[in-house]
Amino acid sequence: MRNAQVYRWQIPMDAGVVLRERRLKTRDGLFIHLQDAGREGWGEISPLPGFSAETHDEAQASLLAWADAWRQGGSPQLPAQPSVAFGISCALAELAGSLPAAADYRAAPLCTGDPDALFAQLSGMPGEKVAKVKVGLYEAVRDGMLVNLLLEAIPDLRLRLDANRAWTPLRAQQFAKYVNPAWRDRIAFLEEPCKSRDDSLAFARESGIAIAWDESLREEDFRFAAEPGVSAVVIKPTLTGSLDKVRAQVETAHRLGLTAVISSSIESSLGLTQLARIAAWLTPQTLPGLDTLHLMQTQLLRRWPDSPLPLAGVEALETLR
Ligand SMILES: O=C(O)CCC(=O)C1=CC=C[C@@H](O)[C@@H]1C(=O)O
Ligand SMILES: [Mg+2]
Repeated sequence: MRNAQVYRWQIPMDAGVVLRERRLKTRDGLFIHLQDAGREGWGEISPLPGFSAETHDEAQASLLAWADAWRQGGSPQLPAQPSVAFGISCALAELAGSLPAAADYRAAPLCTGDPDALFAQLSGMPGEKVAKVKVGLYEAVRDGMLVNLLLEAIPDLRLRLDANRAWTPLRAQQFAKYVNPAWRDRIAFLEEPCKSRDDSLAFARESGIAIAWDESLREEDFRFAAEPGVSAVVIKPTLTGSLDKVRAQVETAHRLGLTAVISSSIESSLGLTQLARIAAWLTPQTLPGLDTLHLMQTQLLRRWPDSPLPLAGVEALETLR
């Protein structure tokens, strides 16, 4: 007997989480729980406002329709919306036992600008020291100085930076000017420096700082390609689609010699632990970008090892059907 249960949930966020210039007070999402022949699988569907094209309500409508069809014994096609396709495909993979259980719970810590705090976080980290810093929110000069300070203070640190397309070519140049040339190769990559891909490519060529694509992956005319100055692609499965599509993108990136970084779309601990499993499975050589749980006030259903946040169970979810 098949059963498919859909749940809705809402998690309060830390006070200061700002996404695309709007404050994210709560994270809203859905879970699907599939049961069949004594096996089960969970999946998370949580479109990210400002990043996902589909809304929560649109995702919910197609998830419920898919669940109805599946419950009746069919193999309905995955819905087209990326968040829905991803969540359902994770639940199906758990059910089929095809999503390996081993996980990579290391995550490149997100640094807020305090080198002492980062130093403390990194000193407990086994293996390579990699951290991620958001740039582009303040003056480019301030960003440049912070990056210099971190690289100077922690000699074996490598940084991932993310400008979310905030810079004009001039601002990007100002930033680069402040980063000590001897340390530029310790910037593993800078995600999306400028508004256009051409400006970002020109920045990489001129500054010698490697860049990575993130937002670009969602553009209609984007193609995976090996280009001078591009070292990585950031793959956010909730914004990408089914597990098959995520796997195909990782394989394409690897074939082109690019690093593929599995990254969070601010999922709950359930989705985040699945991303840690996907990263261990598909990108075992690369530290995933999953340090976002601390932005939330609680975990749901599955615990992220060592997180001090309280864990809420099924009773905290709203049952839809
Ligand atoms: O990639 C990571 O290391 C963590 C996730 C992360 O940085 C992001 C998640 C979701 C939205 C963005 O603000 C941001 C990003 O742009 O990559
Ligand atoms: Mg990014």
